Amino acid sequence: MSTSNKTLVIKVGGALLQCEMGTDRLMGTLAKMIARGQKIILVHGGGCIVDEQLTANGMETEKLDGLRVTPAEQVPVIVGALAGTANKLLQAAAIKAGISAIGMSLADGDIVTAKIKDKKLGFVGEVSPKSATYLEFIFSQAWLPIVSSIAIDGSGQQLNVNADQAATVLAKLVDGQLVLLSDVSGVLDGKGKLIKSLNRAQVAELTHIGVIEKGMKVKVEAALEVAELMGQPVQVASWRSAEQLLALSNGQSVGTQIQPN
Ligand SMILES: Nc1ncnc2c1ncn2[C@@H]1O[C@H](COP(=O)(O)OP(=O)(O)O)[C@@H](O)[C@H]1O
Ligand SMILES: CC(=O)N[C@@H](CCC(=O)OP(=O)(O)O)C(=O)O
Repeated sequence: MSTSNKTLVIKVGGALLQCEMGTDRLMGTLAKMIARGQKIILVHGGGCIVDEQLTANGMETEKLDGLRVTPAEQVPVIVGALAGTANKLLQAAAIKAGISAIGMSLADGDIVTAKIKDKKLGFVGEVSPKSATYLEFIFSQAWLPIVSSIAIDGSGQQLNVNADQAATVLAKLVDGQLVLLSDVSGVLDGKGKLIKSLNRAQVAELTHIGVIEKGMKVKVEAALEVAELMGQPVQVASWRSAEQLLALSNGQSVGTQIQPN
């Protein structure tokens, strides 16, 4: 099992949290990688848990281009679902796998600055990298930071950040290698077949014809941004596949490679 000097920033989508086998398998893989000295930041979503908890509270949800419109009255439910339920579910699985895990959010340790993204989305945040000091301390202890995508702006307002976008910002902060793990094996073509490699022009074409849409559109755009900024491919792969996790832990390419050019 190889160890990269670069910090691996691994983002997992919310569907993982509803699959105990998937969570256990992922944490088992991460435990081995950490034991080898690999620095990892685990960023998580939890869109499906948010959906469940909004419904349980009699609230409707609306998405614009894959982003959840977040009115003031939904903020406590969304913060509870992501920074509470989802974060602690993953932290519990990490501890069960023998990992010393720090459950945290984007609001901890000055890691990012946050602002409202676009008024029409309500309390949705846009974050920028600020300080890696807190994360470096966590790595110095060989701990695993597990980060929910809740941020707080300078006025103390809690903000809901898309978790793929949160992961891109943390990858930029630590100059890390970004891997976006979802419930699909990667970006699929119109016939459901895995596309091994994509650049911006190909993404634009597939988005134009509606093959890449919704959550995958946000994900691929986030991946393109990091790939182009850092001049290295970003992987979009599956947490469901044991083979992909093994390949990932061996430093191999998995899923779809989003290319810098
Ligand atoms: N071309 C595509 N290839 C794969 N998935 C796609 C594609 N277009 C849309 N999707 C949808 O995007 C979903 C992944 O995005 P999202 O639900 O945001 O995942 P996550 O919660 O894991 O971040 C897939 O489950 C699928 O429904
Ligand atoms: C603004 C926005 O859309 N926030 C997302 C945050 C969670 C997320 O991104 O979860 P997945 O990775 O599981 O999709 C949401 O409220 O669903």
